[in-house]
Amino acid sequence: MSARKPRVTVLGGGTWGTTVASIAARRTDTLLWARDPRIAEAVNRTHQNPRYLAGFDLAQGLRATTDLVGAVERADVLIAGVPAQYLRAVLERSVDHVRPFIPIVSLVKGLEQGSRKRMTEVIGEVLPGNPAGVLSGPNIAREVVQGYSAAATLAMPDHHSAQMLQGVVNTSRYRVYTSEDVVGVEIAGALKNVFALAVGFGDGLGAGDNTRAMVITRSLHELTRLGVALGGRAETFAGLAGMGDLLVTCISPHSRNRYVGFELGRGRPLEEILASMNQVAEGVRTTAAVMKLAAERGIDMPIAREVDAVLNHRQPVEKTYRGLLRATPGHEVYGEGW
Ligand SMILES: NC(=O)c1ccc[n+]([C@@H]2O[C@H](COP(=O)([O-])OP(=O)(O)OC[C@H]3O[C@@H](n4cnc5c(N)ncnc54)[C@H](O)[C@@H]3O)[C@@H](O)[C@H]2O)c1
Ligand SMILES: O=P(O)(O)OC[C@H](O)CO
Repeated sequence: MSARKPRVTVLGGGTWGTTVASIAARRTDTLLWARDPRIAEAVNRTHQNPRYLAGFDLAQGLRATTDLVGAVERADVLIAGVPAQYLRAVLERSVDHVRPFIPIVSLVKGLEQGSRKRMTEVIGEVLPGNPAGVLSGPNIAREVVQGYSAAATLAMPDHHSAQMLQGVVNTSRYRVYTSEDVVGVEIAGALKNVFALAVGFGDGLGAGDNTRAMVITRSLHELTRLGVALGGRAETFAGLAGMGDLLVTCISPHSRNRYVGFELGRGRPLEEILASMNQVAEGVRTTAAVMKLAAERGIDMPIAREVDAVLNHRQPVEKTYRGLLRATPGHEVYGEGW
């Protein structure tokens, strides 16, 4: 790569893609690709994204486009902020135009339904010559875009590209740590959404703070066991992308995944909740993939199983905790189950 600062293209003009693009635009030449021309036009003219981040000012230097080919052709670094179920299709449209060897960073916290693949695996299949990594952590977009302090982990297969990319997204208020544990950071980000749904169930049903703490803590146990079985490092799950993100997603009133769980707990049908939202809650479609991965690895995931039962098998939410409470607890650290 030349001595000039890398040109960044962010794919996905939703809440988080826009936020990360705004951060990068303060450091280097950054272009946001949005599907919706109204978003691209608003970013260029008003420096705001009225659909996803209404009222929040973005970096003045950020530019946006709907031209996918032009956006990827110019990029020294691609950052992917398109939800998990759509990323493959967007990359396939870009495949002949992405420059060889440039790094690709996923912001996505979900698994592809059907294939059960992580997003760096999807990137590796579509663009096998490009190193792929992930940026993930406790990052509620509306707080980051307002400049509240936050941190995340940037995992790349090699330390050199992690350090180069750190220079693109790290600021005094958005602290980006580096890691080589791509699998661990990515799995942590996808799984925490499933457990935020479980915490939302309890909150919607009127459970107490002790219950919430119990579910979060046992969720971390479950998340770590599957993550390690899939090749992640145990210490990653105790860090920002693991415990940190699980915590914020399970307690923040701004979390979409917790919101879906909460509304289910209050008795609203899933279809109605999803139809009323204009944003993605990745856990809804990731849960079935998680259950299949767990079954393949022989990992018991009782909390995730209850979420799957409610989302995909029409189990009434109020039965969730009753089902869990029937099980006798085993050893806290080495035990398999709930
Ligand atoms: N919002 C946050 O606070 C936050 C923080 C960290 C990570 N993330 C992750 O970032 C990813 C993107 O989430 P978001 O919050 O920016 O999304 P969002 O819900 O704000 O916006 C939806 C996005 O999906 C795109 N989209 C919808 N249908 C599409 C299709 N058919 N093809 C292509 N694109 C389509 C929209 O254009 C838009 O960019 C998710 O994996 C999410 O978990 C979000
Ligand atoms: O709003 P959610 O539930 O998608 O969570 C947003 C971020 O992933 C929190 O780190």
